[in-house]
Amino acid sequence: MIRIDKLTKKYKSVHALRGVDLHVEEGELFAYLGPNGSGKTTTIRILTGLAYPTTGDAWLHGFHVISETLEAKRQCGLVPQTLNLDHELTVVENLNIHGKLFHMKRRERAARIDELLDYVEINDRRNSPVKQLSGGLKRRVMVARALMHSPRILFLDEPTVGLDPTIRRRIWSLVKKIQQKGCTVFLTTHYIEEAEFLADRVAFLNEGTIVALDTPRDLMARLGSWALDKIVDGDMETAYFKDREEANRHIETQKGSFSLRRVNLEDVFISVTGKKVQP
Ligand SMILES: Nc1ncnc2c1ncn2[C@@H]1O[C@H](COP(=O)(O)OP(=O)(O)OP(=O)(O)O)[C@@H](O)[C@H]1O
Repeated sequence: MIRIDKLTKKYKSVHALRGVDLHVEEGELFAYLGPNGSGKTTTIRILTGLAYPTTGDAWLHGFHVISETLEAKRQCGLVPQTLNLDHELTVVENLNIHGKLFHMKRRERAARIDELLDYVEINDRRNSPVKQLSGGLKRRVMVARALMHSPRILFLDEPTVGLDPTIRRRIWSLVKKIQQKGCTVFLTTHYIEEAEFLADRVAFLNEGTIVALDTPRDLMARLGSWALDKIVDGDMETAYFKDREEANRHIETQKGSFSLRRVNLEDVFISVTGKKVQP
């Protein structure tokens, strides 16, 4: 369970977070979305003990991220945006170091590594140096490393960036599997369909403030069910309709080319942030 209370973060003149309040339930798969620079990574850095807030509080399973930082860190695992494995070391060696940092005993580490390498389906590469692995395999090693100390919350900061669609979908299956084991998952991504597919609830952050929060289905329903895209003076304009009949009545009045489709979460992103999605 994650609780965030009136969190702000200021870097000199930049207000990265302007008062974020959030409650993520135990076992929930929660997506935290927003344009570049909206404050997603800053939030994760504060929650995982890598940065201090300017004001406000946050707790992971009841442990305060500042005053009980060690206990709070034990509650969570982090898969950061950048690949930060030791590339000269093997897969097993990378996981082993993480286990040592969390004071896991040798036998406990060995058993957990075997379990996790099966879990993320990379056991056949266990003794390969990380530098020989593809981007998708490296991500899976990073997920395994983050799960090494059996955290109750997993933070994933853009876990599929730069991966091809097939590999991204394998990571999605893995994330679902992790949630099904009871872990709370807090995910940021620029692939909005990833959040639409995976998340129980989604928060949209814009300029350091949460501007919308709900289930993907209810967020989309606020706009309607159907969307009509049309190019007007070189810009894409989208109109939303509550049902197909209403959209059809509108189409009869239109000239030029347009396309009708189902409303998706990307429409919500654009409508609440006023910005286009930039992967
Ligand atoms: N260490 C830092 N020093 C100064 N400014 C920073 C620092 N880290 C982040 N910022 C600024 O804080 C704001 C929020 O950044 P943050 O990285 O949290 O956004 P983000 O939503 O994760 O962006 P992205 O989607 O591009 O990863 C941005 O304006 C960013 O430039």
